[in-house]
Amino acid sequence: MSKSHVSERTMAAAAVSAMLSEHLPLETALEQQIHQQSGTSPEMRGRAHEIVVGTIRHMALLEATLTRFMQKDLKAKHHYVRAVLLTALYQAQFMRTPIHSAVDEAVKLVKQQPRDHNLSGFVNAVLRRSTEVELSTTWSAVKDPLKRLATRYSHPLWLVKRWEKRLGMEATEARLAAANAQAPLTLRIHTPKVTVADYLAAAKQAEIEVTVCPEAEETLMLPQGAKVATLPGYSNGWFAVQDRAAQAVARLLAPQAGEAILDACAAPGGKSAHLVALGGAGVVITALDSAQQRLERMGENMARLGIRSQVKLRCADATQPIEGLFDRALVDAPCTGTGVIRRHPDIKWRRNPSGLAEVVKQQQQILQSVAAAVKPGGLLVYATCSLEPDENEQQVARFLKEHPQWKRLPLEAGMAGILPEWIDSAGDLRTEPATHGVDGFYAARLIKDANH
Ligand SMILES: C[S@@+](CC[C@H](N)C(=O)[O-])C[C@H]1O[C@@H](n2cnc3c(N)ncnc32)[C@H](O)[C@@H]1O
Repeated sequence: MSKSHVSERTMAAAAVSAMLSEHLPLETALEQQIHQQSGTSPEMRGRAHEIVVGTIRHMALLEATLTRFMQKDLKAKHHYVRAVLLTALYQAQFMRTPIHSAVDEAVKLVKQQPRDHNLSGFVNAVLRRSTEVELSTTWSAVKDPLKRLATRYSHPLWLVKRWEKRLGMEATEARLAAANAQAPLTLRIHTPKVTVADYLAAAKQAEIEVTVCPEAEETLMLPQGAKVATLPGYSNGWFAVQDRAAQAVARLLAPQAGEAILDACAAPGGKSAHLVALGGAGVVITALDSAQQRLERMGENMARLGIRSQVKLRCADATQPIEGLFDRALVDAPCTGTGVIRRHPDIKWRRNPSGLAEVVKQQQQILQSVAAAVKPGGLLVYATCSLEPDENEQQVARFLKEHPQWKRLPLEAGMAGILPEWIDSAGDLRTEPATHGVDGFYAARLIKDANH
């Protein structure tokens, strides 16, 4: 076995272990490992990323399969052993890693840990048996239909129950399957920097297959995927990576040069950058975010796209009164993120019903204070990447009821950059990964009475 092979498995197991014990987000846990390991190559980091994402995506199914072959429970303090078992089983079951290689490597990793080395025989026995079974035998043995879905598609039961109550079994299963699928790589060509025609020519020359999306010529999909930093024009700021539904949101605000524009929850800046591209050279965005570190990353992103001077970064809490008055405001609210689980599978394990209630309250406060900072006759777009009605239409309905000076401005079929099937019966944007193949987003356009 090559040295690099050992390291990517070590990195993956250590990252999953940190997620289990410290409840770290997936990307943070991986970044920590990358910093701790010296001499890792981009390829090795890419493979470690693949193992961690896949393990977290299928975690409940892997866990249930391992449990079938455990004579005794693994104590919580053995989170590293648990992580080694999960990542090894993922590799054997989903990545076609030869069983003997996955098992031997796992045993070796556990033996190297002074605290866990006496569990190496246990790891060997459990993995030998669990790598040999069909995973379908794990979920098909679960009698309760909702628990069976939760096991098969590795989602928390509370979320499966919640979705089933609203959608029924069939649509819930489709949603769960879509949440486990690989999300496509989509770009927004940053047209202030390069024309779409020139970008397509550069991609052709680099022999990269691209598809122009039907809603907008600047929205390109790369069906084969790619390493983003190696794509043409990355360091020149020719494109931003952004899902099709996320791109639809900024289009709803339609900023105009000379107007005061607010992006109230702006970092890392995907939509602010798009607003600059839509508004043209004269547009200036006030970009607020309460997380300083995320704003710093946003500053780097804006610099890469060459629009640093058009985006004024401000670290502020948007639940509090906002300085200034704006013609148009975007609230891309903090949310549960249930519409983007296919991109961030750790989301499903990091949320719970009380967290949902908290985020709904926070969204309500942000919406109110941003609304107060919009001029009479001004426009507000409220958006989330959540599929939960509490965060979406119910949030907007409550706001409209309590603020009679605001009205919904329904989207119209035929709007530039928006597919008609993305517009729901109330005139809001609503996308669903299972039916539209894009991330799950919600957005409502709200307009303030000119006399208030
Ligand atoms: C969905 S993300 C925004 C994504 C961003 N609009 C983009 O397109 O790249 C939500 C953001 O809200 C920020 N946030 C959370 N609570 C906030 C608050 N009270 N005030 C301002 N920003 C907040 C988070 O730090 C996070 O960056």
